[in-house]
Amino acid sequence: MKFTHDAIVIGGGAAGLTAAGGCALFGLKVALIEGHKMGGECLNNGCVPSKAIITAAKRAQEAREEKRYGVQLAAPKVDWGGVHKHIHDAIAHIEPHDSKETFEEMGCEVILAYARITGKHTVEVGGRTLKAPRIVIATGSQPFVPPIDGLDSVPYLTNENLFDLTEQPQHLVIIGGGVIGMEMAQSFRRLGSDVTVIEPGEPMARDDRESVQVVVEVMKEEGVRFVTGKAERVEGSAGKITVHTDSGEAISGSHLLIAVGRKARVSGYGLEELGVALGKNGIAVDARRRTSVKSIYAIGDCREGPRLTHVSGYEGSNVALEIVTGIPTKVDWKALPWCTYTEPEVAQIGMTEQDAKEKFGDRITVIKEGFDHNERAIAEGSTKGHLKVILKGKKIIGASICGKNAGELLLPFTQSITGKSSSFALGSAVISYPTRSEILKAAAFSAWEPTVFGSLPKKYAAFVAKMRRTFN
Ligand SMILES: Cc1cc2nc3c(=O)[nH]c(=O)nc-3n(C[C@H](O)[C@H](O)[C@H](O)COP(=O)(O)OP(=O)(O)OC[C@H]3O[C@@H](n4cnc5c(N)ncnc54)[C@H](O)[C@@H]3O)c2cc1C
Ligand SMILES: NC(=O)c1ccc[n+]([C@@H]2O[C@H](COP(=O)([O-])OP(=O)(O)OC[C@H]3O[C@@H](n4cnc5c(N)ncnc54)[C@H](O)[C@@H]3O)[C@@H](O)[C@H]2O)c1
Repeated sequence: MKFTHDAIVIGGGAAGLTAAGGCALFGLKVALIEGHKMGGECLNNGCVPSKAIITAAKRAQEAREEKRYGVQLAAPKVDWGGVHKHIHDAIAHIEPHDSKETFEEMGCEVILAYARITGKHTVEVGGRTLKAPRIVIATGSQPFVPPIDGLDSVPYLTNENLFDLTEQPQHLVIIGGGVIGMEMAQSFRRLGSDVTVIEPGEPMARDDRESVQVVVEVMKEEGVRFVTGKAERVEGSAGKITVHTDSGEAISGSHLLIAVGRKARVSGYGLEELGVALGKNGIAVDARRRTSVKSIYAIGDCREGPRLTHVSGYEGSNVALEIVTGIPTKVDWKALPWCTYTEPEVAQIGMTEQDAKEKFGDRITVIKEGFDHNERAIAEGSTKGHLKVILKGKKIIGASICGKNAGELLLPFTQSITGKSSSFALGSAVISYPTRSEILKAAAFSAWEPTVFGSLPKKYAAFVAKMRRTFN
């Protein structure tokens, strides 16, 4: 087969950008295909706008505590147009990092069109047929819209249109008390909307229960209403929408946000026709992120597994390394960090106490320290929360942190759980996104960049690429 490229990457979000950029920096001929917006979910409808609104909400909340530390602030006045502008300025500021031009400079051929996989090595895009020994699918996910009676006849928001609101909701009803539900509930409440969260189970079910309890209490004190129940039926029209739950409650609000999880993007671009195996919610993959068709990888939100920006980046670099070197790389979730950016933040790495108890029973020890004994926290008057370290023997297997900037405290645990602390390990560590701690990784990676992408590795990559083109 005559190949046009060494690798074809479909999707220009965190996963696809990392995979394509990685391969191109080693000198491979790469096609990077994006059908909608470069940067994908994180930049355009996810992490960036959500963290921007969280910041505006924090500012409002600070001003609400008008007399603090002996300093008086005026009560907050929220200008929704200004909040909207702040969100979109943040997106615009970061956009160039993910742009077509940036990835062309790295050496990718960037094609802005929808792709279709038509064979084990073949992709059709914009009237062209591309062929490569390896294809990487990084097509992401979209909001899951549940089959709730009446939902198709009322206007509703998801993360895809939430950040375009040009008017502040008077009362935002949120279906789903997961990560999006909780971050957005606190933000909109702090900015002045009434907010009700409808959740049938535990909010933020994947996280440490004690940490979540602290946040729920804070949010209740701030005026967020929590309703336990499953949304079953919806009625109304723009401005007055009522949600009926299986617990018999009827909650009316001006706006409705659906935040009940994600649906992997797996249809409409050739997977079914090629017979790529699917799991319950995403493309089925092995630890190397190979699909059932071994020349095709699937990484990030489109496959089964955790859905986070730093996970997409980690899988993107793993797959790039495997394609470039020919050496298998496997994902390892032992030290997977994540953080929910409520205030206080809820950060996690490795196993939670619940998970560890389920797996190891009473062989684990949990050490808990409260921020009420931490002198920096006391001086700042911000002592809510705690650190829990989960040990098996003397080995740390997890940590849960609830408190101010908790997400920034995870990095030392990455090092203790993996047992790796060299400059190279720091440069390739999986760090929760978005945190300031990422700057440490960036600096360590910069130190290694000239070596990793130096002439010798490039010669080796060219040799492996030639072998693949010849023997695939
Ligand atoms: C509101 C919200 C807040 C979030 N906050 C955080 C956070 O704080 N931290 C965190 O770690 N994660 C967060 N996430 C999750 C994070 O955004 C995702 O895990 C991440 O963006 C997934 O990246 P991806 O590259 O796998 O997919 P995507 O970013 O979805 O990229 C996939 C791309 O593929 C393109 N595509 C699809 N099909 C085709 C095709 N056939 N041809 C060409 N292109 C195609 C799409 O247009 C898209 O641009 C958040 C998510 C949401 C919704
Ligand atoms: N800080 C971060 O890292 C961050 C922030 C936002 C989103 N994300 C990612 O985005 C993804 C999606 O987040 P999400 O909050 O949509 O999903 P989620 O899986 O975190 O939570 C969904 C919630 O909806 C509830 N639910 C389901 N059906 C319901 C119904 N009919 N009525 C009421 N509640 C119902 C579930 O019980 C669950 O608690 C997550 O995978 C997360 O990783 C990450």
